[in-house]
Amino acid sequence: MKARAREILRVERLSKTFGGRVPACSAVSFSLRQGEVLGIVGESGSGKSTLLRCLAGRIQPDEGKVLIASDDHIIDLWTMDEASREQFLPTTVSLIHQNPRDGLRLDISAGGNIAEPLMAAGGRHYGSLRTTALEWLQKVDIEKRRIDDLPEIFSGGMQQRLQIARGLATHPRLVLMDEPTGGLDVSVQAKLLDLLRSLVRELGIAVVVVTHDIGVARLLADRLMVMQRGRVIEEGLTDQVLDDPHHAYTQLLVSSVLQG
Ligand SMILES: Nc1ncnc2c1ncn2[C@@H]1O[C@H](COP(=O)(O)OP(=O)(O)OP(=O)(O)O)[C@@H](O)[C@H]1O
Repeated sequence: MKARAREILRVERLSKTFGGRVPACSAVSFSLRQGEVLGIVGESGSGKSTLLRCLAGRIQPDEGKVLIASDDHIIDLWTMDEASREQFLPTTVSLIHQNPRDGLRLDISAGGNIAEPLMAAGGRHYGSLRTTALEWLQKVDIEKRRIDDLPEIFSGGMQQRLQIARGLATHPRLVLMDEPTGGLDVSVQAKLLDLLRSLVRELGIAVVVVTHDIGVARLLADRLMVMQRGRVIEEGLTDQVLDDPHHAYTQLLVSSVLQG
């Protein structure tokens, strides 16, 4: 019998309220195993980005736990001291932004963008950093001769592929994607989705992907979590949730795509 993959992330009753108003996230719990992709869908303002930022170490939740697997033990992200968290996160968790300009250094070359996180993780040898950068450019379908170009002159799709290379080159255990194909042309989106699917399969990483787009969720996610007003209202295997939605909001979400 095949052993179950290792649990990489466990979120327990995570809550966050900004400025004492309605909670952005309320008692959200879920877990994620190696090689698994969890899609999070929900209307604008339902708390998807807030949740992702709490997992990425960018926003401190008011309550709840974010437990992430380290080499041989489990890290409780928000009880560790800040210096340890700053050291732990770059090699373990990667956040891919909707706007590649938020995830890239526009003032250094494409190769430098890939080499920088590798150096932060301890890489020193110039030749091997450049070789790894070239390998990653090839993986994300950017011509190798562009290695010394600034990302500023790349197209939006190329910038997004470079951000993905920068985010994955250190082999993080957990990759968090916030609308990774948003803002791109439909044909560019389709190619990017193919690339993401093959990288996720090849690297066996655990992924949380936030999206407005049910099509993206269907293509990428093994499991789906639907959020409304900061709460998880439905979750399950992606096909099950989309083919037989139980909650009225999920039914609306699915039927609006069918009508669109
Ligand atoms: N830094 C902040 N300060 C105050 N309120 C915030 C902040 N960030 C998010 N919020 C509020 O938290 C709630 C959830 O926002 P969030 O951005 O997480 O939703 P979302 O589902 O990602 O929305 P979208 O799909 O539009 O990005 C919203 O009411 C939002 O106004």
